[in-house]
Amino acid sequence: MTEKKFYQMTPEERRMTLGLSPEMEEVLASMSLDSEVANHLIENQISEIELPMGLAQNFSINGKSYQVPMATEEPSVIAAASNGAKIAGDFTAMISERLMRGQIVFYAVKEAEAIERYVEQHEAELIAIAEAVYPSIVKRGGGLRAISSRYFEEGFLSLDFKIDVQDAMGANIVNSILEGLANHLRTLFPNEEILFSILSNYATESLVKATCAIPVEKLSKTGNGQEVAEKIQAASQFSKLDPYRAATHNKGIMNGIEAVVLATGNDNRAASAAIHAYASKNGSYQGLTSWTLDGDQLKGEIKIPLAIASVGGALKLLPKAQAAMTILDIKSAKELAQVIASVGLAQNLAALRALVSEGIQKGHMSLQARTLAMNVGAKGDEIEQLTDLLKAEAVMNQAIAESLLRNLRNK
Ligand SMILES: CC(C)(COP(=O)([O-])OP(=O)([O-])OC[C@H]1O[C@@H](n2cnc3c(N)ncnc32)[C@H](O)[C@@H]1OP(=O)([O-])[O-])[C@@H](O)C(=O)NCCC(=O)NCCSC(=O)C[C@@](C)(O)CC(=O)[O-]
Ligand SMILES: NC(=O)C1=CN([C@@H]2O[C@H](COP(=O)(O)OP(=O)(O)OC[C@H]3O[C@@H](n4cnc5c(N)ncnc54)[C@H](OP(=O)(O)O)[C@@H]3O)[C@@H](O)[C@H]2O)C=CC1
Repeated sequence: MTEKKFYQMTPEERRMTLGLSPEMEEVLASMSLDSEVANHLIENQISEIELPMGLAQNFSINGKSYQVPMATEEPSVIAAASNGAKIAGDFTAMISERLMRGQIVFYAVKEAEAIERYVEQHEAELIAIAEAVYPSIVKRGGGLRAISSRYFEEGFLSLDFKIDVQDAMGANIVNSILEGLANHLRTLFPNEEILFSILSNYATESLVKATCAIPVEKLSKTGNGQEVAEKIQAASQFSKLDPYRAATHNKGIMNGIEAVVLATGNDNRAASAAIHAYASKNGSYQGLTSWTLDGDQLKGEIKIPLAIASVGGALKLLPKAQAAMTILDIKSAKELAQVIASVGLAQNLAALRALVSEGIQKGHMSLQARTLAMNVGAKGDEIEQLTDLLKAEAVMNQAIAESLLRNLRNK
């Protein structure tokens, strides 16, 4: 009998090949996700990875209140989002269009103009082919909306198809439609080579904007709100000038965005790729938010591509993602995108406010102290006791935490 390949084994058989201790095998075997689902959702599955999910508070967006599920391993992120939302007040969020773009790319193209002319003159025929390939999205009110082309002098021609995918993220819908269209184009242009047909994650037809306007006095507990506002404005300006700062500025924004994307079972690689590409739209990598002082108000804005889904993909298979959507009380992909953009703006506000006033370590490290306490082995009541002791120290590190824990246990 031939030996089973790794991917032909059961998860248990796979774990047994790893030479792990029985305790470690047990750690991997312990699963919350249904084992059938987990084994079929990905390949070579051996376990699952857990992330805590918390709820950011104080969010009001377009007049509606939300508790926002966030999955993250980083302390202070959810507190900061809640803090930013509390300071910001009501966010205004809007989406003007929501289409996914797919590309059919020809290479070493010989008759670019003929292909472009054909596409221009036969749009209705191509739309009918797209409808026949994926009729259900048409029934749901979606489908192929527009076609354009971009020629690259290096010999590439990209035909760009803009498709309304309704509440789905749309990758599979778009890719199926593209492959149907590509087959048709191959028969019409047998001397041309199609390099690939695939959606673009640079979702510039799915932009979402969130804004807020904050009375400056809300930015400080010590009466220097005007100064804090001026510094937040300067920090936003600097994030457009220096990519070293822009990456950190945007990491702070992604603290919030990725946490909601993960909690709701969405494709976080797709969201991140789009957002970071958009951060480079002006030719250099820049901060994604803008803060401007306007009289006695600090005005904030974020505009990002978010091809986010409220249906499809793995959403239905992940019970916790379903629970997150229920808590959010959201039915449409557009509403979810508006919430996610607002979280990004709130997260950035909290981080910048802390950075330009008391510094990030005060708030962040006081919450990080709990992680450090657990890392050095504190258990039960010791966790809170050691956290309090660590917060009172001028410097917090592993050696200090270990020594404080020893003292606590020897009392
Ligand atoms: C940490 C805080 C919120 C403390 O802030 P504070 O001023 O000490 O807190 P507060 O007691 O005045 O509380 C204000 C609100 O924050 C929330 N809050 C406050 N504490 C908690 C808690 N324990 N659990 C849950 N929520 C909490 C809560 O909503 C509370 O309102 P309340 O409900 O009391 O009316 C503040 O210092 C802050 O916002 N800091 C920013 C921290 C941050 O951005 N962390 C992300 C990690 S750092 C990073 O990765 C990115 C970065 C910073 O590099 C990005 C960049 O450089 O731009
Ligand atoms: N580059 C990338 O980002 C790529 C990503 N992917 C992956 O593709 C998946 C997303 O593709 P996607 O096409 O969204 O997912 P699906 O293939 O799951 O398609 C969406 C499904 O949702 C159903 N649906 C129910 N209600 C609605 C509604 N209101 N609007 C739209 N659809 C509805 C559709 O039903 P019906 O069939 O009846 O229309 C369809 O079955 C993700 O898992 C992603 O990770 C895959 C390839 C590349």
